[in-house]
Amino acid sequence: MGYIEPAPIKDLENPFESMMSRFHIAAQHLGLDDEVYNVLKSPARQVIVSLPITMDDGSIQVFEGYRVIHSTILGPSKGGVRYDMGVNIDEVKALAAWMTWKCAVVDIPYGGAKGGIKCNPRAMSAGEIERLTRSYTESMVDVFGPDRDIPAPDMGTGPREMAWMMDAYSRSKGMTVNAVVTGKPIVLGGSLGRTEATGRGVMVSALAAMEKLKINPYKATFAVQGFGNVGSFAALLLAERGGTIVSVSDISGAYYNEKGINIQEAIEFRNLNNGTLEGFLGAEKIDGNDLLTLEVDVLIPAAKEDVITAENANNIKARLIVEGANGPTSSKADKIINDKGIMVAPDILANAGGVTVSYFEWVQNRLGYKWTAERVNRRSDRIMKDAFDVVYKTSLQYDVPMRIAAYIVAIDKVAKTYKFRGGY
Ligand SMILES: NC(=O)C1=CN([C@@H]2O[C@H](COP(=O)(O)OP(=O)(O)OC[C@H]3O[C@@H](n4cnc5c(N)ncnc54)[C@H](OP(=O)(O)O)[C@@H]3O)[C@@H](O)[C@H]2O)C=CC1
Ligand SMILES: O=C(O)CCC(=O)C(=O)O
Repeated sequence: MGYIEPAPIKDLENPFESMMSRFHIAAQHLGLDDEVYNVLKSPARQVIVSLPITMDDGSIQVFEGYRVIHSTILGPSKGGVRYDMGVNIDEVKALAAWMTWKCAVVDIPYGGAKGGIKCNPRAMSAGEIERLTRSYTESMVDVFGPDRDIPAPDMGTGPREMAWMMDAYSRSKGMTVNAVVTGKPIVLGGSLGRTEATGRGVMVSALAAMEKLKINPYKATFAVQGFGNVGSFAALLLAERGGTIVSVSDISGAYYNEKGINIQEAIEFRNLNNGTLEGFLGAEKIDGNDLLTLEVDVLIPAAKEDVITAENANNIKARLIVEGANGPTSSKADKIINDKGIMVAPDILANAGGVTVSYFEWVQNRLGYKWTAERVNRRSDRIMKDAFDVVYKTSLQYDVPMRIAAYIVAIDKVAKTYKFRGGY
């Protein structure tokens, strides 16, 4: 397949540079002019705040919070908020840009943003996390807004944090503004289907790609890295469609059972076991890194960035990689994977089910109306399948891997919109 060498960037393991490397290749295929190239490579706004929080022991700890708005060309910016010790500005910049491309790939009217706080939520009490979340939201009152920038969950956050964000923002405005945040609990205006939406989109993308590769789901084996929101629902939904999930993992390690892991049991175990798979007896414990190179048909990285690298890519045996996580493959690994003939359903396509249902949640909030789960799932499945087909067709048209095809689809849409809007 046609492969243009990446931009000459020294440290490609930095997620923003990794993103830029793919952007550069797609831009060359599109013949993007310098003006648009320069606009799209630069985040529109970067906000960094210091958040002094009273901890339960009375001490004050200062946390650093970020929100990067990459683009508002297609509409208000959209993207999750991550709580993790690894959060830093380069990571948030990359994640914000990926949101721009992701929303464009699934054709929803949003730009891209991402936020994060460098913290370890596992080591904090619920009260400490609530104070941190409220303080972060208060410091972002002029950034967020239902027509401006709409946060959502990401790693380390979920409906509970979204409820606090919605409440803190609403208090600052003196009225309830539920469309300012998505991924909320259902009683606060959350959408049915949002919790499982990203995993469900991963399942739809996996099945669409397997059809192209003529892999029968009933005979296929899967390994899923990460057993949080995305990984556990992707595993469960694929198992429900006949797949054999031979390995799953979290930070405690990987768990392997060649006959297939009972995913419902694993989820119940995790839920009753303080969120971890440690001690799960339905599988043998193996080294976490070994999951990536197991003899399986489909590999689903659904944990974090840069886990598939130039160092381990050669050892991957799966025929298909479906990226549940954002940026799980370093750009240095792209060529190796491509040369091995492995198909990749890239992050900005495969994990777009979450933002798609977030969009539905925002639409419902603005209409003051509730959709059934059946309507949410039917519409999001259709969007995911249509997006897969467009990216697949583009990959044939340009003779490029699926990842570059997804960037081509996204950048073309954002660039054309920029031109129609008349620049800035
Ligand atoms: N939530 C969403 O709607 C969306 C999320 N994503 C992306 O999906 C990925 C996962 O997000 P999400 O599921 O929400 O996050 P969660 O916090 O719910 O889960 C993350 C999971 O990854 C595990 N994990 C972390 N580090 C490792 C590691 N080194 N090896 C194996 N497992 C690890 C965690 O283990 P432990 O619990 O033990 O720490 C946990 O099981 C992220 O890249 C996120 O940006 C993308 C689109 C939407
Ligand atoms: O649901 C959303 O708005 C964004 C989810 C997200 O952060 C992501 O897709 O990476």
